[in-house]
Amino acid sequence: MTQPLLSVNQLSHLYAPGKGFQDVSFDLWPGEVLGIVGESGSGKTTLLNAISARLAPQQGQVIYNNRDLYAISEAERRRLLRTEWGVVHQHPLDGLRRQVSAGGNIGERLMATGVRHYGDIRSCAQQWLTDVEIPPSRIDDLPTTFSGGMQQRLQIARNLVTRPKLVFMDEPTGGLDVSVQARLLDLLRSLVVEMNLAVVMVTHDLGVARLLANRLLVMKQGQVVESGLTDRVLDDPHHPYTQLLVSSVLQN
Ligand SMILES: Nc1ncnc2c1ncn2[C@@H]1O[C@H](COP(=O)(O)OP(=O)(O)OP(=O)(O)O)[C@@H](O)[C@H]1O
Repeated sequence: MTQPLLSVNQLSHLYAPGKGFQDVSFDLWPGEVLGIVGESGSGKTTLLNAISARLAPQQGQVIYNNRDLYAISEAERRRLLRTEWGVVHQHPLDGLRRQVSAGGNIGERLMATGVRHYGDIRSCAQQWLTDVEIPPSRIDDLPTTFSGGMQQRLQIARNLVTRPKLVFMDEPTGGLDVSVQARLLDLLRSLVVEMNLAVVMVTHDLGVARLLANRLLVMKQGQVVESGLTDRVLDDPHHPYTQLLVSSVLQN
């Protein structure tokens, strides 16, 4: 492919001066994982929402596969979110349907792509449960009966079953215990590589960024202060704010 999957051009959305994000531009290529890092309140989530069609930005453009995201219809944006894209929320129940079984949560996304055969949907859901290390015997159970780590793995299966090209993740390991986090990170890393997924991931955890992201954007008070390959940014940070972020992790 000779053009980026996603191009973000001079995008801005400010709730108030310094609150939100301003003048952000970057390209994302197929199979690439971009990490957005920065302290709490730096505008990471607002930016993620604007590039994933969930918040119309005040200025700038988001081009996905040659289409201007905010020039296409609302119906078309919703279709993208149900099929070619995935969104993994920090709190898994925000991305799952509580009243629907685990299998139904996975099958529902598959149906959005036109699959209708019940047997196929069920066996695909079973396979995905196995892939994300949930016993397939739990297929008819509600997600509310699962542990936090299982819920997060179910949310990932629900998103990936349609084989999306692009997945947005907001602190995907944020609410989990450290040991559960490590396993989930391993799983995410192997799925990203296996499926050649492009990912935009918000995290304040530089360890998570180091493990998953190829490239980083560092945000401070709504602005990108530094960007580059993950190892370069973390091993040789140029901006004083990035230096501070990196050194505060080392001290912990
Ligand atoms: N709907 C809103 N209305 C007004 N201000 C908002 C709104 N959403 C977020 N903000 C403010 O915008 C700023 C950026 O918030 P945002 O959630 O994007 O930051 P963040 O970097 O993701 O932080 P965190 O890591 O804590 O989630 C914050 O000061 C926040 O209080």
